[in-house]
Amino acid sequence: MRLSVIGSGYVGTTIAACFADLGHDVVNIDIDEDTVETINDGVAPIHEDGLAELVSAHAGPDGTGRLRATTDYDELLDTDVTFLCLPTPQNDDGSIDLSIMKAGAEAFGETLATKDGQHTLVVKSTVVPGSTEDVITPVVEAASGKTAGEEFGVGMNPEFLREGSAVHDFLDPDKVVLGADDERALADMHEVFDPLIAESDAPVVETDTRTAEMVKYANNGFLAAKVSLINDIGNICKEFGVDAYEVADAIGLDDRIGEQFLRSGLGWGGSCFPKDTNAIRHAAREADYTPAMLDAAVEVNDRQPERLLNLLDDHLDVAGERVAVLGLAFKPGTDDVRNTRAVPVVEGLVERGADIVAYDPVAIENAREVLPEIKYADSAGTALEGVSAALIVTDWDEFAALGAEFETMQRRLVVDGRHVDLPIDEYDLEYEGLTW
Ligand SMILES: NC(=O)c1ccc[n+]([C@@H]2O[C@H](COP(=O)([O-])OP(=O)(O)OC[C@H]3O[C@@H](n4cnc5c(N)ncnc54)[C@H](O)[C@@H]3O)[C@@H](O)[C@H]2O)c1
Ligand SMILES: O=c1ccn([C@@H]2O[C@H](COP(=O)(O)OP(=O)(O)O[C@H]3O[C@H](CO)[C@@H](O)[C@H](O)[C@H]3O)[C@@H](O)[C@H]2O)c(=O)[nH]1
Repeated sequence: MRLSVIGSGYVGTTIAACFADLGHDVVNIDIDEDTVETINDGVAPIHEDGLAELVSAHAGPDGTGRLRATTDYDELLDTDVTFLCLPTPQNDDGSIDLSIMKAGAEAFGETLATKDGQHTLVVKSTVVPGSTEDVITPVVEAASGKTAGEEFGVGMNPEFLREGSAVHDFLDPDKVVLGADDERALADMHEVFDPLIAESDAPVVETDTRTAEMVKYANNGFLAAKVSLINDIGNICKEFGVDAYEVADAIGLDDRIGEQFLRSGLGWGGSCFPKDTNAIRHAAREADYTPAMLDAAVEVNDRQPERLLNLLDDHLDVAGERVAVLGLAFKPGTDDVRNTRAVPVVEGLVERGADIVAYDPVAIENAREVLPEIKYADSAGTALEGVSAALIVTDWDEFAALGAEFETMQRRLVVDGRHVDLPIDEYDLEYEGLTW
Protein backbone atom coordinates (compact mmCIF):
# COMPACT_ATOMS: atom_id res chain seq x y z
CA MET A 1 0.00 0.00 0.00
CA ARG A 2 1.17 3.59 -0.59
CA LEU A 3 1.44 5.54 2.67
CA SER A 4 2.39 9.06 3.68
CA VAL A 5 3.45 9.95 7.21
CA ILE A 6 3.28 13.61 8.22
CA GLY A 7 5.86 14.36 10.94
CA SER A 8 9.23 12.62 11.17
CA GLY A 9 9.95 12.58 14.88
CA TYR A 10 10.09 9.64 17.31
CA VAL A 11 6.75 8.26 16.16
CA GLY A 12 6.65 9.32 12.48
CA THR A 13 10.11 8.06 11.56
CA THR A 14 9.67 4.83 13.48
CA ILE A 15 6.34 3.92 11.92
CA ALA A 16 7.44 5.01 8.42
CA ALA A 17 10.55 2.81 8.56
CA CYS A 18 8.60 -0.12 10.04
CA PHE A 19 5.80 0.17 7.47
CA ALA A 20 8.43 0.18 4.69
CA ASP A 21 9.92 -2.94 6.26
CA LEU A 22 6.48 -4.56 6.21
CA GLY A 23 6.34 -4.00 2.44
CA HIS A 24 4.49 -0.67 2.08
CA ASP A 25 5.74 2.25 -0.05
CA VAL A 26 6.16 5.14 2.37
CA VAL A 27 6.87 8.84 2.08
CA ASN A 28 7.70 10.85 5.20
CA ILE A 29 6.66 14.52 5.08
CA ASP A 30 8.34 16.96 7.46
CA ILE A 31 8.97 20.70 7.52
CA ASP A 32 12.52 20.17 8.78
CA GLU A 33 14.85 20.02 5.77
CA ASP A 34 17.71 18.46 7.74
CA THR A 35 15.47 15.61 8.87
CA VAL A 36 14.29 15.03 5.29
CA GLU A 37 17.84 15.07 3.94
CA THR A 38 19.05 12.72 6.65
CA ILE A 39 16.37 10.14 5.88
CA ASN A 40 17.03 10.43 2.14
CA ASP A 41 20.70 9.71 2.88
CA GLY A 42 19.55 6.47 4.47
CA VAL A 43 20.31 7.67 8.00
CA ALA A 44 17.95 7.72 11.00
CA PRO A 45 17.31 11.29 12.27
CA ILE A 46 16.76 10.08 15.87
CA HIS A 47 18.48 7.60 18.17
CA GLU A 48 16.33 4.46 18.52
CA ASP A 49 17.51 0.89 18.77
CA GLY A 50 17.13 -0.85 15.37
CA LEU A 51 15.97 2.25 13.50
CA ALA A 52 19.27 3.01 11.75
CA GLU A 53 19.23 -0.46 10.17
CA LEU A 54 15.64 -0.07 8.93
CA VAL A 55 16.20 3.41 7.48
CA SER A 56 19.36 2.37 5.67
CA ALA A 57 17.66 -0.79 4.39
CA HIS A 58 14.77 1.11 2.83
CA ALA A 59 15.87 4.73 2.22
CA GLY A 60 19.00 6.28 0.70
CA PRO A 61 21.09 5.19 -2.26
CA ASP A 62 21.42 1.55 -1.15
CA GLY A 63 17.87 1.11 0.13
CA THR A 64 14.91 -0.76 -1.36
CA GLY A 65 13.38 2.61 -2.28
CA ARG A 66 10.30 1.87 -0.18
CA LEU A 67 11.07 4.80 2.18
CA ARG A 68 11.80 8.40 1.29
CA ALA A 69 11.24 11.83 2.78
CA THR A 70 10.13 15.21 1.49
CA THR A 71 9.06 18.66 2.60
CA ASP A 72 6.43 18.73 -0.17
CA TYR A 73 2.88 17.89 0.93
CA ASP A 74 1.92 17.32 -2.74
CA GLU A 75 3.70 13.97 -2.54
CA LEU A 76 0.87 12.62 -0.43
CA LEU A 77 -1.31 12.75 -3.55
CA ASP A 78 0.33 9.55 -4.79
CA THR A 79 -0.52 7.72 -1.58
CA ASP A 80 -3.73 6.10 -0.28
CA VAL A 81 -3.47 6.66 3.46
CA THR A 82 -1.83 9.49 5.44
CA PHE A 83 -0.78 9.20 9.08
CA LEU A 84 -0.67 12.45 11.06
CA CYS A 85 2.21 12.15 13.58
CA LEU A 86 2.66 15.75 14.69
CA PRO A 87 3.46 16.95 18.22
CA THR A 88 0.63 17.68 20.68
CA PRO A 89 2.38 19.70 23.40
CA GLN A 90 0.69 21.27 26.42
CA ASN A 91 -0.28 24.87 26.96
CA ASP A 92 0.80 26.67 30.15
CA ASP A 93 -2.44 25.63 31.85
CA GLY A 94 -1.80 21.95 31.05
CA SER A 95 -4.40 21.76 28.27
CA ILE A 96 -3.53 20.20 24.92
CA ASP A 97 -2.11 22.53 22.27
CA LEU A 98 -3.58 21.43 18.93
CA SER A 99 -2.11 24.27 16.88
CA ILE A 100 0.53 22.11 15.14
CA MET A 101 -2.10 19.46 14.40
CA LYS A 102 -4.39 22.11 12.91
CA ALA A 103 -1.54 23.45 10.74
CA GLY A 104 -0.79 19.92 9.52
CA ALA A 105 -4.48 19.18 8.93
CA GLU A 106 -4.87 22.39 6.94
CA ALA A 107 -1.84 21.64 4.75
CA PHE A 108 -3.16 18.10 4.27
CA GLY A 109 -6.63 19.41 3.36
CA GLU A 110 -5.34 21.96 0.86
CA THR A 111 -3.45 19.19 -0.89
CA LEU A 112 -6.39 16.78 -0.73
CA ALA A 113 -8.51 19.38 -2.53
CA THR A 114 -6.64 18.57 -5.73
CA LYS A 115 -7.00 14.78 -5.47
CA ASP A 116 -9.62 12.85 -7.44
CA GLY A 117 -9.60 9.45 -5.77
CA GLN A 118 -10.37 8.21 -2.27
CA HIS A 119 -7.96 8.97 0.58
CA THR A 120 -7.91 8.18 4.30
CA LEU A 121 -6.36 10.32 7.02
CA VAL A 122 -5.32 8.56 10.23
CA VAL A 123 -4.60 10.59 13.36
CA LYS A 124 -1.65 8.90 15.11
CA SER A 125 -0.79 11.68 17.57
CA THR A 126 -2.13 11.61 21.12
CA VAL A 127 -5.20 13.88 21.19
CA VAL A 128 -7.98 14.34 23.75
CA PRO A 129 -11.35 12.69 23.03
CA GLY A 130 -13.26 14.54 20.34
CA SER A 131 -10.21 16.19 18.75
CA THR A 132 -10.30 14.08 15.59
CA GLU A 133 -14.03 14.54 15.05
CA ASP A 134 -14.54 18.09 16.31
CA VAL A 135 -11.25 19.83 15.48
CA ILE A 136 -9.07 18.03 12.93
CA THR A 137 -11.77 16.76 10.56
CA PRO A 138 -13.51 20.17 10.24
CA VAL A 139 -10.12 21.79 9.44
CA VAL A 140 -9.52 19.21 6.68
CA GLU A 141 -13.08 19.62 5.35
CA ALA A 142 -12.74 23.41 5.22
CA ALA A 143 -9.33 23.30 3.53
CA SER A 144 -10.25 20.57 1.03
CA GLY A 145 -13.88 21.41 0.32
CA LYS A 146 -14.57 17.66 0.77
CA THR A 147 -16.82 15.78 3.18
CA ALA A 148 -15.44 13.30 5.70
CA GLY A 149 -16.95 9.84 5.46
CA GLU A 150 -17.91 10.47 1.85
CA GLU A 151 -14.98 11.91 -0.09
CA PHE A 152 -12.27 11.00 2.37
CA GLY A 153 -12.02 8.71 5.38
CA VAL A 154 -10.82 9.59 8.89
CA GLY A 155 -9.37 7.18 11.42
CA MET A 156 -7.62 7.38 14.78
CA ASN A 157 -4.87 4.92 15.65
CA PRO A 158 -3.14 5.68 18.98
CA GLU A 159 0.50 4.69 19.41
CA PHE A 160 1.87 2.91 22.47
CA LEU A 161 5.58 2.64 21.64
CA ARG A 162 8.14 3.62 24.28
CA GLU A 163 11.25 5.64 23.58
CA GLY A 164 14.32 3.44 23.66
CA SER A 165 12.40 0.41 22.33
CA ALA A 166 10.25 2.14 19.71
CA VAL A 167 10.93 -0.21 16.78
CA HIS A 168 10.41 -3.33 18.83
CA ASP A 169 7.25 -1.94 20.47
CA PHE A 170 5.75 -0.91 17.13
CA LEU A 171 6.46 -4.20 15.36
CA ASP A 172 5.39 -6.36 18.29
CA PRO A 173 2.61 -4.43 20.03
CA ASP A 174 0.39 -5.63 22.88
CA LYS A 175 -2.57 -4.38 20.84
CA VAL A 176 -3.52 -2.43 17.73
CA VAL A 177 -6.35 0.06 18.23
CA LEU A 178 -8.22 1.06 15.08
CA GLY A 179 -10.67 3.90 15.64
CA ALA A 180 -12.93 4.86 12.75
CA ASP A 181 -16.31 6.43 12.22
CA ASP A 182 -16.71 5.11 8.67
CA GLU A 183 -16.27 1.67 7.11
CA ARG A 184 -13.90 2.81 4.40
CA ALA A 185 -11.41 4.26 6.88
CA LEU A 186 -11.53 1.06 8.93
CA ALA A 187 -10.94 -1.07 5.82
CA ASP A 188 -7.99 1.12 4.80
CA MET A 189 -6.44 0.92 8.27
CA HIS A 190 -6.82 -2.85 8.17
CA GLU A 191 -5.04 -3.02 4.85
CA VAL A 192 -2.17 -1.01 6.33
CA PHE A 193 -1.93 -3.04 9.54
CA ASP A 194 -2.77 -6.55 8.35
CA PRO A 195 0.89 -7.48 7.59
CA LEU A 196 1.92 -6.30 11.09
CA ILE A 197 -1.02 -8.03 12.74
CA ALA A 198 -0.24 -11.26 10.88
CA GLU A 199 3.42 -11.14 11.91
CA SER A 200 2.92 -10.09 15.53
CA ASP A 201 -0.36 -11.83 16.26
CA ALA A 202 -1.41 -8.68 18.13
CA PRO A 203 -5.04 -8.40 19.23
CA VAL A 204 -7.01 -5.75 17.33
CA VAL A 205 -9.46 -3.37 18.97
CA GLU A 206 -11.93 -1.85 16.52
CA THR A 207 -13.78 1.15 17.84
CA ASP A 208 -14.83 4.74 17.10
CA THR A 209 -12.35 7.63 17.00
CA ARG A 210 -13.34 9.12 20.40
CA THR A 211 -12.86 5.81 22.19
CA ALA A 212 -9.53 5.24 20.43
CA GLU A 213 -8.39 8.68 21.62
CA MET A 214 -9.47 7.90 25.19
CA VAL A 215 -7.79 4.47 25.18
CA LYS A 216 -4.45 6.23 24.76
CA TYR A 217 -5.01 8.55 27.75
CA ALA A 218 -6.39 5.71 29.84
CA ASN A 219 -3.30 3.65 29.01
CA ASN A 220 -0.83 6.38 29.92
CA GLY A 221 -2.88 7.58 32.89
CA PHE A 222 -3.10 4.06 34.28
CA LEU A 223 0.64 3.44 33.90
CA ALA A 224 1.60 6.81 35.39
CA ALA A 225 -0.80 6.23 38.29
CA LYS A 226 0.58 2.71 38.79
CA VAL A 227 4.08 4.11 39.24
CA SER A 228 2.73 6.83 41.56
CA LEU A 229 0.85 4.22 43.59
CA ILE A 230 3.96 2.09 44.05
CA ASN A 231 5.82 5.29 44.97
CA ASP A 232 3.16 6.13 47.55
CA ILE A 233 3.42 2.61 48.94
CA GLY A 234 7.22 2.83 48.71
CA ASN A 235 7.25 6.03 50.75
CA ILE A 236 5.21 4.26 53.44
CA CYS A 237 7.60 1.28 53.26
CA LYS A 238 10.55 3.59 53.85
CA GLU A 239 8.91 5.04 56.98
CA PHE A 240 8.55 1.51 58.39
CA GLY A 241 12.00 0.26 57.38
CA VAL A 242 10.50 -2.07 54.76
CA ASP A 243 12.03 -2.66 51.31
CA ALA A 244 9.44 -1.56 48.71
CA TYR A 245 11.11 -3.74 46.07
CA GLU A 246 10.52 -6.89 48.10
CA VAL A 247 6.91 -5.80 48.54
CA ALA A 248 6.59 -5.06 44.79
CA ASP A 249 8.00 -8.47 43.87
CA ALA A 250 5.39 -10.10 46.08
CA ILE A 251 2.37 -8.12 44.90
CA GLY A 252 3.51 -8.42 41.27
CA LEU A 253 2.88 -12.16 41.52
CA ASP A 254 -0.82 -11.38 41.65
CA ASP A 255 -1.93 -11.49 38.00
CA ARG A 256 -4.44 -8.75 38.70
CA ILE A 257 -1.57 -6.40 39.62
CA GLY A 258 1.18 -7.66 37.26
CA GLU A 259 4.91 -7.34 37.74
CA GLN A 260 5.62 -4.44 35.38
CA PHE A 261 5.76 -0.76 36.30
CA LEU A 262 6.33 -1.43 39.98
CA ARG A 263 9.78 0.16 40.20
CA SER A 264 9.41 2.81 42.88
CA GLY A 265 11.76 5.76 43.22
CA LEU A 266 12.09 9.20 41.68
CA GLY A 267 8.95 8.88 39.56
CA TRP A 268 8.02 9.41 35.94
CA GLY A 269 9.18 11.96 33.39
CA GLY A 270 9.54 12.02 29.62
CA SER A 271 7.70 13.51 26.67
CA CYS A 272 4.41 11.68 27.27
CA PHE A 273 3.27 10.89 30.83
CA PRO A 274 3.57 14.47 32.15
CA LYS A 275 1.85 16.19 29.22
CA ASP A 276 -0.75 13.47 28.68
CA THR A 277 -1.82 13.28 32.33
CA ASN A 278 -2.10 17.07 32.31
CA ALA A 279 -4.09 17.15 29.05
CA ILE A 280 -6.68 14.61 30.17
CA ARG A 281 -6.96 16.17 33.65
CA HIS A 282 -7.55 19.54 32.06
CA ALA A 283 -10.09 18.12 29.60
CA ALA A 284 -11.90 16.37 32.48
CA ARG A 285 -12.12 19.65 34.42
CA GLU A 286 -13.49 21.41 31.34
CA ALA A 287 -16.19 18.74 31.35
CA ASP A 288 -16.82 19.57 35.03
CA TYR A 289 -15.25 16.41 36.42
CA THR A 290 -12.46 16.39 39.03
CA PRO A 291 -10.01 13.56 38.18
CA ALA A 292 -8.99 12.89 41.80
CA MET A 293 -6.86 9.81 41.12
CA LEU A 294 -4.89 11.39 38.29
CA ASP A 295 -4.46 14.57 40.34
CA ALA A 296 -3.02 12.46 43.15
CA ALA A 297 -0.73 10.60 40.72
CA VAL A 298 0.78 13.91 39.64
CA GLU A 299 1.06 15.16 43.23
CA VAL A 300 2.93 12.03 44.39
CA ASN A 301 5.18 12.26 41.34
CA ASP A 302 6.01 15.89 42.02
CA ARG A 303 7.03 15.08 45.60
CA GLN A 304 9.59 12.33 44.94
CA PRO A 305 12.60 14.54 43.99
CA GLU A 306 12.20 16.57 47.21
CA ARG A 307 12.00 13.33 49.22
CA LEU A 308 15.30 12.25 47.68
CA LEU A 309 16.87 15.58 48.64
CA ASN A 310 15.45 15.34 52.17
CA LEU A 311 17.12 11.95 52.57
CA LEU A 312 20.39 13.56 51.54
CA ASP A 313 19.77 16.42 54.02
CA ASP A 314 19.42 13.81 56.80
CA HIS A 315 23.06 12.85 56.24
CA LEU A 316 24.76 15.99 55.00
CA ASP A 317 24.40 19.76 54.80
CA VAL A 318 25.33 20.08 51.12
CA ALA A 319 25.98 23.85 51.14
CA GLY A 320 29.47 24.29 49.68
CA GLU A 321 29.89 20.52 49.25
CA ARG A 322 30.59 18.84 45.92
CA VAL A 323 27.79 16.44 44.97
CA ALA A 324 27.66 14.06 41.99
CA VAL A 325 24.42 13.54 40.05
CA LEU A 326 24.49 10.23 38.15
CA GLY A 327 21.96 10.09 35.31
CA LEU A 328 20.19 12.91 33.49
CA ALA A 329 17.94 11.18 30.89
CA PHE A 330 14.30 10.64 31.91
CA LYS A 331 14.95 6.90 31.73
CA PRO A 332 17.79 4.64 30.58
CA GLY A 333 18.22 3.91 26.86
CA THR A 334 17.48 7.42 25.63
CA ASP A 335 19.18 10.81 25.41
CA ASP A 336 15.79 12.49 26.00
CA VAL A 337 15.75 14.89 28.98
CA ARG A 338 12.20 16.22 28.54
CA ASN A 339 10.64 16.37 32.02
CA THR A 340 13.49 14.37 33.47
CA ARG A 341 13.51 14.09 37.27
CA ALA A 342 17.12 15.32 37.08
CA VAL A 343 15.86 18.89 36.71
CA PRO A 344 14.04 19.20 40.08
CA VAL A 345 16.85 17.24 41.77
CA VAL A 346 19.53 19.59 40.40
CA GLU A 347 17.40 22.66 41.14
CA GLY A 348 17.02 21.49 44.75
CA LEU A 349 20.77 21.02 45.05
CA VAL A 350 21.41 24.47 43.58
CA GLU A 351 19.00 25.99 46.12
CA ARG A 352 20.93 24.26 48.89
CA GLY A 353 24.21 25.74 47.64
CA ALA A 354 25.83 22.47 46.48
CA ASP A 355 28.65 22.36 43.94
CA ILE A 356 27.21 19.95 41.35
CA VAL A 357 28.96 17.67 38.89
CA ALA A 358 26.68 15.56 36.69
CA TYR A 359 27.19 12.61 34.37
CA ASP A 360 25.03 10.67 31.90
CA PRO A 361 26.20 8.19 29.24
CA VAL A 362 24.29 9.87 26.37
CA ALA A 363 22.17 12.80 27.59
CA ILE A 364 24.78 15.41 28.56
CA GLU A 365 24.44 17.40 25.34
CA ASN A 366 20.67 17.72 25.79
CA ALA A 367 21.03 18.30 29.53
CA ARG A 368 23.33 21.28 28.99
CA GLU A 369 20.40 23.13 27.40
CA VAL A 370 18.08 22.70 30.40
CA LEU A 371 20.75 22.71 33.11
CA PRO A 372 23.46 25.08 31.85
CA GLU A 373 24.66 26.18 35.29
CA ILE A 374 26.28 22.93 36.50
CA LYS A 375 29.52 21.07 35.75
CA TYR A 376 29.56 17.90 33.66
CA ALA A 377 31.95 14.96 33.91
CA ASP A 378 32.89 12.65 31.04
CA SER A 379 32.50 9.46 33.08
CA ALA A 380 30.77 8.30 36.24
CA GLY A 381 34.19 7.69 37.77
CA THR A 382 35.30 11.27 37.12
CA ALA A 383 32.03 12.60 38.53
CA LEU A 384 32.61 10.70 41.78
CA GLU A 385 36.15 11.99 42.37
CA GLY A 386 36.35 14.01 45.59
CA VAL A 387 32.57 14.37 46.10
CA SER A 388 30.88 14.31 49.50
CA ALA A 389 27.81 12.52 48.15
CA ALA A 390 26.34 10.99 44.98
CA LEU A 391 22.69 10.95 43.90
CA ILE A 392 21.44 8.33 41.43
CA VAL A 393 18.74 9.76 39.17
CA THR A 394 18.59 7.38 36.16
CA ASP A 395 18.98 3.59 36.34
CA TRP A 396 21.63 3.15 33.64
CA ASP A 397 23.20 -0.36 33.69
CA GLU A 398 26.70 1.11 33.84
CA PHE A 399 26.04 2.53 37.31
CA ALA A 400 25.54 -1.00 38.60
CA ALA A 401 29.06 -1.81 37.35
CA LEU A 402 30.69 0.92 39.47
CA GLY A 403 33.11 -0.36 42.12
CA ALA A 404 36.60 1.02 42.81
CA GLU A 405 35.36 4.42 41.57
CA PHE A 406 33.61 4.83 44.95
CA GLU A 407 37.02 4.84 46.65
CA THR A 408 37.77 8.25 45.10
CA MET A 409 34.81 9.88 46.88
CA GLN A 410 35.68 12.13 49.79
CA ARG A 411 32.72 10.63 51.64
CA ARG A 412 31.04 7.48 50.28
CA LEU A 413 27.49 8.69 50.78
CA VAL A 414 25.12 7.46 48.02
CA VAL A 415 21.42 8.37 47.89
CA ASP A 416 19.76 6.22 45.24
CA GLY A 417 16.53 7.25 43.52
CA ARG A 418 16.35 4.21 41.20
CA HIS A 419 17.28 1.04 43.09
CA VAL A 420 20.54 0.37 41.27
CA ASP A 421 22.35 -2.78 42.41
CA LEU A 422 25.49 -1.31 44.04
CA PRO A 423 28.37 -3.05 45.90
CA ILE A 424 27.36 -1.44 49.19
CA ASP A 425 29.23 -3.73 51.59
CA GLU A 426 32.29 -4.26 49.40
CA TYR A 427 32.97 -0.53 49.22
CA ASP A 428 31.55 0.36 52.59
CA LEU A 429 29.00 2.78 51.13
CA GLU A 430 26.86 4.96 53.36
CA TYR A 431 23.79 4.07 51.31
CA GLU A 432 20.17 5.30 51.34
CA GLY A 433 17.47 4.09 48.97
CA LEU A 434 14.47 6.31 48.33
CA THR A 435 11.84 3.65 49.01
CA TRP A 436 13.82 0.71 50.35
N1 LIG B 1 7.58 10.01 21.58
C1 LIG B 1 6.87 8.95 21.97
O1 LIG B 1 7.40 8.02 22.59
C2 LIG B 1 5.40 8.85 21.64
C3 LIG B 1 4.74 7.62 21.78
C4 LIG B 1 3.38 7.54 21.48
C5 LIG B 1 2.69 8.66 21.05
N2 LIG B 1 3.34 9.85 20.92
C6 LIG B 1 2.58 11.00 20.40
O2 LIG B 1 2.90 11.14 19.01
C7 LIG B 1 2.88 12.51 18.62
C8 LIG B 1 4.20 12.89 17.97
O3 LIG B 1 5.21 12.78 18.94
P1 LIG B 1 6.76 12.66 18.58
O4 LIG B 1 7.45 12.32 19.86
O5 LIG B 1 6.96 11.79 17.39
O6 LIG B 1 7.06 14.18 18.16
P2 LIG B 1 8.45 14.80 17.72
O7 LIG B 1 8.53 16.14 18.31
O8 LIG B 1 9.56 13.81 17.94
O9 LIG B 1 8.32 14.95 16.11
C9 LIG B 1 7.42 15.76 15.44
C10 LIG B 1 7.91 16.06 14.01
O10 LIG B 1 6.90 16.85 13.35
C11 LIG B 1 7.55 17.80 12.51
N3 LIG B 1 6.61 18.88 12.18
C12 LIG B 1 6.19 19.91 12.97
N4 LIG B 1 5.25 20.64 12.32
C13 LIG B 1 5.06 20.06 11.11
C14 LIG B 1 4.20 20.31 9.99
N5 LIG B 1 3.33 21.32 9.99
N6 LIG B 1 4.28 19.47 8.93
C15 LIG B 1 5.15 18.44 8.90
N7 LIG B 1 5.98 18.15 9.92
C16 LIG B 1 5.94 18.94 11.01
C17 LIG B 1 8.76 18.23 13.32
O11 LIG B 1 9.75 18.81 12.49
C18 LIG B 1 9.19 16.87 13.94
O12 LIG B 1 10.13 16.20 13.11
C19 LIG B 1 2.52 13.28 19.90
O13 LIG B 1 1.14 13.46 19.94
C20 LIG B 1 2.95 12.33 21.01
O14 LIG B 1 2.23 12.56 22.20
C21 LIG B 1 4.68 9.98 21.18
O1 LIG C 1 8.27 0.94 37.08
C1 LIG C 1 8.52 2.03 36.54
C2 LIG C 1 8.35 2.26 35.15
C3 LIG C 1 8.62 3.52 34.64
N1 LIG C 1 9.05 4.52 35.45
C4 LIG C 1 9.32 5.86 34.88
O2 LIG C 1 8.24 6.23 34.04
C5 LIG C 1 8.67 7.07 32.98
C6 LIG C 1 8.13 6.58 31.65
O3 LIG C 1 8.73 5.37 31.30
P1 LIG C 1 8.28 4.52 30.00
O4 LIG C 1 6.83 4.30 30.05
O5 LIG C 1 9.15 3.33 29.92
O6 LIG C 1 8.73 5.52 28.83
P2 LIG C 1 8.00 6.36 27.67
O7 LIG C 1 8.88 6.28 26.49
O8 LIG C 1 7.68 7.71 28.23
O9 LIG C 1 6.65 5.58 27.28
C7 LIG C 1 5.37 5.93 27.79
O10 LIG C 1 4.79 7.01 27.05
C8 LIG C 1 4.65 6.73 25.63
C9 LIG C 1 4.14 8.00 24.95
O11 LIG C 1 2.78 8.19 25.12
C10 LIG C 1 3.69 5.56 25.45
O12 LIG C 1 3.51 5.30 24.06
C11 LIG C 1 4.25 4.33 26.18
O13 LIG C 1 3.32 3.25 26.07
C12 LIG C 1 4.46 4.70 27.65
O14 LIG C 1 5.05 3.59 28.35
C13 LIG C 1 10.22 7.09 33.07
O15 LIG C 1 10.62 8.31 33.67
C14 LIG C 1 10.55 5.91 33.97
O16 LIG C 1 11.73 6.11 34.70
C15 LIG C 1 9.23 4.30 36.81
O17 LIG C 1 9.61 5.22 37.56
N2 LIG C 1 8.95 3.06 37.32
